[in-house]
Amino acid sequence: MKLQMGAGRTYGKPLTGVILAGGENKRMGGRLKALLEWGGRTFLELQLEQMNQICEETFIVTNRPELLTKYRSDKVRFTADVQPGLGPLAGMQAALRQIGDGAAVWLVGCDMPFVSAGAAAVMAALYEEYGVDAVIPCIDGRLQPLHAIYGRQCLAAVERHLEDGERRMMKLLDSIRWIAADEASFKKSGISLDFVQNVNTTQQYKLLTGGPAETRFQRETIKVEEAQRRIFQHLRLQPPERVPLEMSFGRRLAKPVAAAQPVPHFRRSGVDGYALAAADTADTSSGQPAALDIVESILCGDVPALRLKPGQAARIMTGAMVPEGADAVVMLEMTDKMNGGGPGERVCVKKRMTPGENVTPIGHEAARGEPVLERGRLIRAGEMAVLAAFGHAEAEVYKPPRVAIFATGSELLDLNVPLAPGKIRNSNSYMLAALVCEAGGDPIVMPVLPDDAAEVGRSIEAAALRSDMIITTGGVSVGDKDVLTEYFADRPGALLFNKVAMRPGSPTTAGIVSGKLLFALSGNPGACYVGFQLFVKPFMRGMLGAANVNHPECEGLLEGPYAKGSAYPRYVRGMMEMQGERLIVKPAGLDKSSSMMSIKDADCLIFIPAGGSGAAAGQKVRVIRLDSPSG
Ligand SMILES: Nc1nc2c(c(=O)[nH]1)N[C@H]1C(S)=C(S)[C@@H](COP(=O)(O)OP(=O)(O)OC[C@H]3O[C@@H](n4cnc5c(N)ncnc54)[C@H](O)[C@@H]3O)O[C@H]1N2
Ligand code: MOO
Ligand SMILES: [Mg+2]
Repeated sequence: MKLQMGAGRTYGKPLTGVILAGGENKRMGGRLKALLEWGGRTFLELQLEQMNQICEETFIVTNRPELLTKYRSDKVRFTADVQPGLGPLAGMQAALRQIGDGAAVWLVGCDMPFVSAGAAAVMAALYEEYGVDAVIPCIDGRLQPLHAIYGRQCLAAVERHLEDGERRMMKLLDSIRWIAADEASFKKSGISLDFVQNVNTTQQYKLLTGGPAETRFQRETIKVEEAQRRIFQHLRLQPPERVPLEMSFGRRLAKPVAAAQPVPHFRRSGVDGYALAAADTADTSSGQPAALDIVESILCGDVPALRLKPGQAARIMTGAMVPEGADAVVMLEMTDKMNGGGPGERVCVKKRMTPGENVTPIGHEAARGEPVLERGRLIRAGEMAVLAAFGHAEAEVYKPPRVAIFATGSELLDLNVPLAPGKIRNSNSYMLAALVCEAGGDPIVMPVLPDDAAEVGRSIEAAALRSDMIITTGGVSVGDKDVLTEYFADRPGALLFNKVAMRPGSPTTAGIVSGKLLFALSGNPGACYVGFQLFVKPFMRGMLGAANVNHPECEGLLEGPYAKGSAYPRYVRGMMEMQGERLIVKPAGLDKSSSMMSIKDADCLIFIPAGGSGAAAGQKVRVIRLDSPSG
């Protein structure tokens, strides 16, 4: 069976990774292919980095585990061919025997340095959607069974083939139900097709490593929405924690909250007055008051002792429980006993009452069990009141992501150092720290990194182990000391994107470092700010469970012309002002990528579509609001 299908949903179950690292490597002069290097790292390292992104566990199938011990970890295990020397099918047999019924593997050959977690995720989604035994990529008209998804149910066929002496992977496809994932299904998800590239011969290896290509200039420009989609593929929710309610302001709920009791949970008086039966006032007017016997006085917090009989009333305070037999409360001002009338006395009521008047019925605001706060909701004043009303002394909220912030650049001075020619002070780190706080994270401002790619690499990799996310600024363009560009040039598999169709911030870069998202924002302060708002902020909202990760948007009218055209859409730091019914927007100040002063005045980003002439005065524009109470 063979279908050409597009990508569907993402795979709901964890995959097991399998790297076939056996084989004799005759054509590589006996070198272990898994240990060949690309960009300073072994193929195995590059592969495990991808596998760790989507696999709970990865098996390396090898008969020489002693050569690979340094790759062993709690997520990486070894297994050996049952019968060595029978090729990939035997390796597959060994791996499938390790996993449980219903599970599936992402199986790759060890000679593919660019295996892709993104491609595997696309295939895993198809695997689940179509309920097949396997999903095989078909690239350039060739099936690639050694970068494919296989279900455990393939084991029987694999074993039958091996018993019959059949070692060809392609032959296996005759006995299982599979579909092909075509080029379009990967392209649609922005996945480069080089994941199937493999190295069989010394010649091919030389070609692969022969001279560093000038990748810094060869960038794939993607749309803002596509960049957001790529980073969101790596979204993981923060773990929950419990905090005292009074400490929960600004946090996001990790659990929905339902009404523990109806609100109100007893019939409540809305005024200070007398509870009575409306029927007793049927003929009443100011000239003809009704005289009722006062039987008790009910204060807030009291439970009425008596059920009112016809002709009776009870003095009652705002918020107190309305007694049985009463269906209305008349305000003190409508009676002759404004200054007190207690049991044994009579009250004259001067108003004709209607049933229900000034009585709040049970459940008027919320019924018992009614959902009142959704998961991911930002806790502010109203939410605090609700949580308190339902007896939540503690709130279950998501832990704030720890965000390591690195400024890069040898021109950057510490804040307490005198300014020197050519040098500047590092303002981005502090701006980012504030933005991270605003987004509900814990910023960790790290020491400024010099323009040294190796040192930058070491620092961000170490930080990735101790934080939930990393932000760097600077060094993402094409300059000689653009260190983040250098870092990713050596690790193409770790890169999510490095060019976005937007101004400012077109070289905004993102990638995965030790399993954590790295946002490499531009060093230009304006671009750094916009990059944060468009990518980091929504991602952080997602980590904290927010239902809506995007900034709220509205339409506004440009106050004056915006004369600067651009090949890319422009996100102008702007200010909003209501003039009558109309929302008028204008740039907050100098809007260059390198300008910093206008950031403090911006409460929105004005979207100017790409085009030669910018936008005209009075033109209707998209306004991305940054002033939202939901952070
Ligand atoms: N030949 C080209 N040059 C540039 C291009 C290009 O395509 N071709 N792109 C431009 C664009 S667009 C941008 S945006 C910037 C991106 O620059 P980088 O991210 O590489 O940043 P740096 O080169 O490190 O610094 C740029 C600028 O920002 C100042 N800076 C850096 N860090 C900080 C900080 N922490 N606080 C305050 N200011 C900072 C730095 O001193 C520079 O002035 O590249 C264009 N060039
Ligand atoms: O994309 Mo850059 O931030 O415009 O100058
Ligand atoms: Mg630069």
